[in-house]
Amino acid sequence: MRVMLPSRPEPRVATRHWVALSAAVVTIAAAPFVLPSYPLALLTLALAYGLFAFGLDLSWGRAGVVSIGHAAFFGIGAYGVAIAGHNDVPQIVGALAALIISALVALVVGRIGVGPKALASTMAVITLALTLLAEQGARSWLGLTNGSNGIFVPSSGAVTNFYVTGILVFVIVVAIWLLLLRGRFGRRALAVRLNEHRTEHLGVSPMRTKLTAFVLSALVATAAGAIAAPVMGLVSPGVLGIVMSTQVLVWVAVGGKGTIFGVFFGAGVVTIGQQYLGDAIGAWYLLVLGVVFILVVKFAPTGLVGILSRFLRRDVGRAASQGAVIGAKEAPDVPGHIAHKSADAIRITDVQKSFGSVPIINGVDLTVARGEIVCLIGPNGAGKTTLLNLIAGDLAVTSGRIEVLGGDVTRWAPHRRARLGLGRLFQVPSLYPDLTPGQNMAFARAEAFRAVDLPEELDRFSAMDDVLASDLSLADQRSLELAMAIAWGPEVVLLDEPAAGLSHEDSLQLASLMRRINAQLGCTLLVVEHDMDIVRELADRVVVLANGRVLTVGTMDEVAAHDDVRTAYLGAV
Ligand SMILES: Nc1ncnc2c1ncn2[C@@H]1O[C@H](COP(=O)(O)OP(=O)(O)OP(=O)(O)O)[C@@H](O)[C@H]1O
Repeated sequence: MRVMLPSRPEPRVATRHWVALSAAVVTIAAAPFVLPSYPLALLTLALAYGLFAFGLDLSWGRAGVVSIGHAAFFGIGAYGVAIAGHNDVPQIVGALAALIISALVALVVGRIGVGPKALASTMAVITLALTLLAEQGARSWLGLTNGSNGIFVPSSGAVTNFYVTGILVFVIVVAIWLLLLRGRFGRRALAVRLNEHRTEHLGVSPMRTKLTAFVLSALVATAAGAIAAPVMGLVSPGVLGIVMSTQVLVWVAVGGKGTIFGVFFGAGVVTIGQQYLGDAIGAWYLLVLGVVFILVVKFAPTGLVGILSRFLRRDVGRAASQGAVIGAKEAPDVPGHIAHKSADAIRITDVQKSFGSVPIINGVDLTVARGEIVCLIGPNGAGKTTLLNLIAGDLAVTSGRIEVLGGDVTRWAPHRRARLGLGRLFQVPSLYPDLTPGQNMAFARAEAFRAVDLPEELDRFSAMDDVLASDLSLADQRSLELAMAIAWGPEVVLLDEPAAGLSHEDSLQLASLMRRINAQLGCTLLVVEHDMDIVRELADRVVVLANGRVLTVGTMDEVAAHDDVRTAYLGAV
C-alpha cells in the first residue's frame, strides 16, 4: 500500500553541504602544488584525524551511541598498514584486513553495548575496556607489534601520494555518508537518538539502527588510521589507547556533535591548539583538554558549530533534524500485518507477571475482538499499565501467552510487535520534543504502512512547523501523540489514560474523536481510563482489573452493577 508522503519542503542542507564540499575539495586539490612536503604531511594527518572524528560522530552524534574507546579502531587501521608494510605486503592489503577485523570487533562490541540487556552505560564501559585492552595487547604482542617500540612504516612513496589517497578516501566516505544521511538510515538514527522508545513503537529496531551506526563509525575510524599511519611514520600502542580515544571525544564535542563541519572544525581547532599548547605547557595540555571537555559538555552541548548555527538558522526544526530527511523519499517498508486473518486483535492467555517475588498480574485471560473498543478500568495499582506494557512488549511476561492479530508475540521485542500494526500511547506523551509537530508527523508517516486520512483536529499538526513539540500544551502533546500513532496506520492501538489532565469537555471531545477513529479507520482500541464518563461514552466492553486479576467483563452498566466491582472500585467513586 502506498504512503502519502509529506509535501512540506525539506531543509536544503544537502545542497549547502555539496557546495561547501566542492569548494573544500577544489581548495585542497591545489595544496600539493603549493605546499612543501612537511606541511602537506601535516595536512594529511589533520585530514585523517578529521575523518577519525567524523567516524566517531556517526555513532555518537547521529545515533547517540557514545564510544569511549574509538582509538581502538583507528589503531587497528594504523597497525594494519604498518604490519603489512613491515612484512612487504602491499599496504592496501593491510588496510583491507584491518577493515574486516574492525567490522568484526565492532559487531561483537556493539551487539553487547546496545543489545537487549544493555544499560545506558554498557557501551561506554565496554568501549573503554576495548581501548585499554587494545593498547595493552599491542604492548604485549611483541612478535606482531614490536611492543612499546612500535613499528616504523616503510615509506612507499612521496607525501603527495599519501595526501591524494587521504583526499580520495575522505571524499568517498563523506559522499556515502551524505547519501545514507538523507535516506532511511539517517532518519531512523535521528529518531532513535531523539526518542528511542517512541521510535521502537513506530516499528523501528533501535538496536539494529545503533549497531549499524557503530559498525559504520568503526570502519571510518579504521580508514582514518590507515591513512594516518604512513604519515605518522611510527605506529606505537598509543594510537589504540585511552589518550587518543579521549582526544577524539574532545574534538567532536568541541566542534559540535552531529554536524559534519563541526567535527572537522573541532579536530582542526583542537589539534592546532594542542601543537601550541603542547609546546608551551607540555603534558599539562591533557589537563586543559579534560577541563575544556567538561565545560563544553556542561555549557555548550552542541559545540562551537551548534552555537553558531543557533544564531544563523531561523527554522526551528532544522537544527534538530541535522540534515536528515524526516519524510520518506524511498518506498516504505510494508510489514505483513495486513495478512493476518485472526478475528481477535488481542488474545491474552493465563498471563502472569511478577516484579522480583511480588506478583502483579495473576493469570489474566482477555480477548479483544477486531474493531472493538475495550476499556480497562480498576483501582490504582491494579496492574492496568503493566498489562499494556506486557502486550506492547515493554515488559516480558513471567508466564502465559500473548497474541496480537493472530501472531504469538509473547517473546517478541516491541518494534516487531509494532510492525504487526500495534500502536501505543503513553501516560506521559512520548514525542520527538526537539522536532516540530510537522516533523513528528512526517516521521510517523515515513514509517507508516498504509495511507490514513486523518480527522481535521489531528491533521492540523502536519503543517505546524513554527514551534517545537516540547513547546505545545499538555493537551496538544497528547493530541499530537494520537495524531502520530494514527497517521502511522495501526490496526490496534493501546492507550494509557489518554484523557488524563484534560478538562471534562476536552475529555468528551477526545472520546468522540476516538469513536470516529474506530468507526472510520477500523482501529481496535484498548484504553486504560479512570474517567467513568469517558468509559461510558467510549467502551463497547469494559474489563475490570483488581489485584492483577480480571474481576469481570461487560458493558459499563453491567460492571457498575457488579457487587465485587462496587466493593473493589466503583464504590469508591
Ligand atoms: N517496573 C516495576 N517494578 C516494580 N514494581 C512495579 C513496576 N511497574 C509497576 N510496578 C508495580 O505494579 C503495580 C501495578 O502498577 P500499574 O502501574 O500497572 O498499576 P495501574 O493499575 O496502572 O495503576 P494506576 O491506575 O495508578 O496507573 C504497582 O504496585 C506498581 O508499583
